[in-house]
Amino acid sequence: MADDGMLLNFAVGDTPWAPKTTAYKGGRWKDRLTAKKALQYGQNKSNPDYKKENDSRNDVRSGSNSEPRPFKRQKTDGGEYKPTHTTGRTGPRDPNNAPRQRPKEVISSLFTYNPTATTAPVEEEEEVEDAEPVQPSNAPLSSELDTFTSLGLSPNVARHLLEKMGIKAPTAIQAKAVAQLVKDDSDAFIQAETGSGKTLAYLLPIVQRLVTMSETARKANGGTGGLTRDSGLFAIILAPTRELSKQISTVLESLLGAAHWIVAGTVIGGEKKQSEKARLRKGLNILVATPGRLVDHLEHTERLDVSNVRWLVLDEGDRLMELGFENDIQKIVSLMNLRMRKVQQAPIPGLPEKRTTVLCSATIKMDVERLGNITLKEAVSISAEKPRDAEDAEKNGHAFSAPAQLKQSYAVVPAKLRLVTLAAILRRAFARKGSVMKTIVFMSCADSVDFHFEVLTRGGEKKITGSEAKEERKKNPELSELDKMNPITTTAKKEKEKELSNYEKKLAPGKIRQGGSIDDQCTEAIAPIISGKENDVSIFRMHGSLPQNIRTSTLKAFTNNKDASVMVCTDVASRGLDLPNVDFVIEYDPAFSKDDHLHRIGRTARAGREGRALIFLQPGNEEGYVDILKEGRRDAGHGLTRHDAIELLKKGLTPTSGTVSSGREWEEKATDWQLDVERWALESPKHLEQARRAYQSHIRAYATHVAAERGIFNIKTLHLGHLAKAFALRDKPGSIKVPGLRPGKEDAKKSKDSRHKANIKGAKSSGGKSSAPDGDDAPQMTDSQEAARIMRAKTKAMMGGGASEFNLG
Ligand SMILES: Nc1ncnc2c1ncn2[C@@H]1O[C@H](COP(=O)(O)OP(=O)(O)OP(=O)(O)O)[C@@H](O)[C@H]1O
Repeated sequence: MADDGMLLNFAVGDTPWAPKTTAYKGGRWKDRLTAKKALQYGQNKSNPDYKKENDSRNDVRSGSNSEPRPFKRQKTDGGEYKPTHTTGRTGPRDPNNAPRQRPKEVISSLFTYNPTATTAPVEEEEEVEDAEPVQPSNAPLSSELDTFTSLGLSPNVARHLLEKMGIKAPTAIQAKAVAQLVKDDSDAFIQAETGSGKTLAYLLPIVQRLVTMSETARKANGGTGGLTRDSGLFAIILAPTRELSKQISTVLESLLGAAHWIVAGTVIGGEKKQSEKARLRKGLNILVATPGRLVDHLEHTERLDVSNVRWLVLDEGDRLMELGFENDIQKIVSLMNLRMRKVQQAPIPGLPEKRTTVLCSATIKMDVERLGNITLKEAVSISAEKPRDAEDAEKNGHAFSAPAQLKQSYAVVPAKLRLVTLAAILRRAFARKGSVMKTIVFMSCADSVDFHFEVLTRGGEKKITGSEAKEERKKNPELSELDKMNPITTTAKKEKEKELSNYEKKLAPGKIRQGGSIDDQCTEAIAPIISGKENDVSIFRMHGSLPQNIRTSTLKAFTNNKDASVMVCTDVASRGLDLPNVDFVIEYDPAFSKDDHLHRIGRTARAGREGRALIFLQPGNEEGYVDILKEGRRDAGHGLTRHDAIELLKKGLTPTSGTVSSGREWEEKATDWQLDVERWALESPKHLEQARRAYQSHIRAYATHVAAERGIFNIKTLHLGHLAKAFALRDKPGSIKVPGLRPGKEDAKKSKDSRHKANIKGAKSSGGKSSAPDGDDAPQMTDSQEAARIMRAKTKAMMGGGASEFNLG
């Protein structure tokens, strides 16, 4: 068309990208001013200094020395201000060209409009710090009378414990459990605080009973032919996570040094089923398993004979009875009952007639006679703790305690300050080399773990994990060629080896990744923000959505790491894990139930050692959690320390030495770091999506606190805008919506099996009981869509169908 042609032929001057100098006329003065500023922005954009200035002008800071704002802001709910016309990052947009559909940004100050705390600082804080050190409550007994042999263990086993495992005396729970279970076949509840040695409390009597059985069999056979791996499977130990199963298996293996003929093995999800089948075919006497995988083998591995099983241990029994596992446990018990009845063969000498079921946990309720389909007949309660007084127990239900020597504190931190406060706490914790070795930070969901891992390791070197090195090695054709070269001593092979040795070195676990960018598999990296000049701090990430081989190698790398390190993780690491040298636990997101909280903080202060734990609470309702924290303490909360965000920021971000301090640097640093993270998130679509996904999943997870604690963690009282800032987001909460599955979950979705579907059905019908959205072998972790559906349903029910308001879709 003629008109089009004319338009196309308009002269644009010598510099085609120069802004027009048109004077704006007509319209409202505000519009003209806006257009003029937009024009200036366009001209200044090419000036490198402009970005900095512009950012600092737009970044709202606290204090009276804030720069004047460049354009009118519109007041929104809660007293926050938001720009009326921003695009892209922080500058005003050209009203002529800007795309209208882009979401508006909210750039708020960290230090304004934060809600005030309702709890007052604890006055006795100083006194508490100076108080006498508390006697550890989970340490080995010190009386000379408390020996393993006096409890009924054979001298051989007791010697092995001392000489090979460095265990001299039993802990209180071991003393009680061993004495009971070596002589009696009653079912039992073993309840004792975290880190008190419950694993050996049930393993020692089982091993001792098998040793005795073998001696009996040998005597019956005239001095020959004790038990062998072919004699049968006598004990099964179930644990909720693969990591815990592996850990139990490691302790068992080391104990079996005292009785080499007893053979133990594991069947846990995430490993090759064929090699597990082969192991079962060879014959095992003790099996450590996760419930789902055991059901699988019971249904499909003929060689797995459970007719002789006489000890069934449910480690973390209360967790195993929760959402997702109950169906599997029911199946296991029914199949064992059925096969035990069918067996006709002559019993092995010394084999007990009935099966003993043992439930073990720091938080098991010992008055429950029936758990799911498991009936505990005349179960004996074995506890190391003195019963709390009756009135207290009635009022608070079952009150379990944290180890007495654990130093506990809580930090009242407004939503907006959460991220900077976490960074400040970690910075301070690792400021002095050697003061803190290992820290665990618990978060509510895998997305949040991934996001915080990336934020804290921004600009840091990424490391190679063990399994990655293996995988990488497999992919390199030259290395696999090398493996095939035969015989080993050929000169060609030697030359090839030399040539490739540099490549191999680069691949060693813990080495710095080449290329620098984080990919989905990276689980270890240096955290510049919390590292000192001479103190590199590594961060690890861990959650149930990572492939099993990565999980295993990450845990191994964290365990073996001799330097300062932090593991950011979900509850997948909260139960039972015994990680050495963990001296600090941070609950960045409070646990889903008070029992889970005790398990989390129990990753430190184990076996009589010291430890610290800190929980983040938001001002307002969440401060009600302090009463729950007090419940978990023997001193009625006197030793509980309170911190607030400003104090923690000052401590973490004030320069320690060498510089003259104005006393306000911490505020500047906090603001600068926060804004820097926000820009970093905006600059990359990947990071932005990660932040949004983390925010969204965090809110979903928040809605799943147990019913009894929902008054404290009430999703309706969450300030979603403030919370978004803690995820480095400038989006309005209503516009944050990330569709689809998290990256890497598509494959997991395809491979889901019907057993998990059945579990979910069971979970739905079990109703009411909340669960962490990241367990192991549990449906939530293997099928995130289904999990999201369950959570959505729960959230909807809770909020009267208002889920869309919170973008839970
Ligand atoms: N008698 C003992 N003397 C010294 N150390 C011990 C003794 N028994 C166990 N330990 C050590 O105590 C630590 C905690 O043991 P374990 O993991 O069995 O505790 P737990 O009670 O099962 O904890 P959780 O409830 O967290 O699972 C381990 O490192 C273990 O080696």
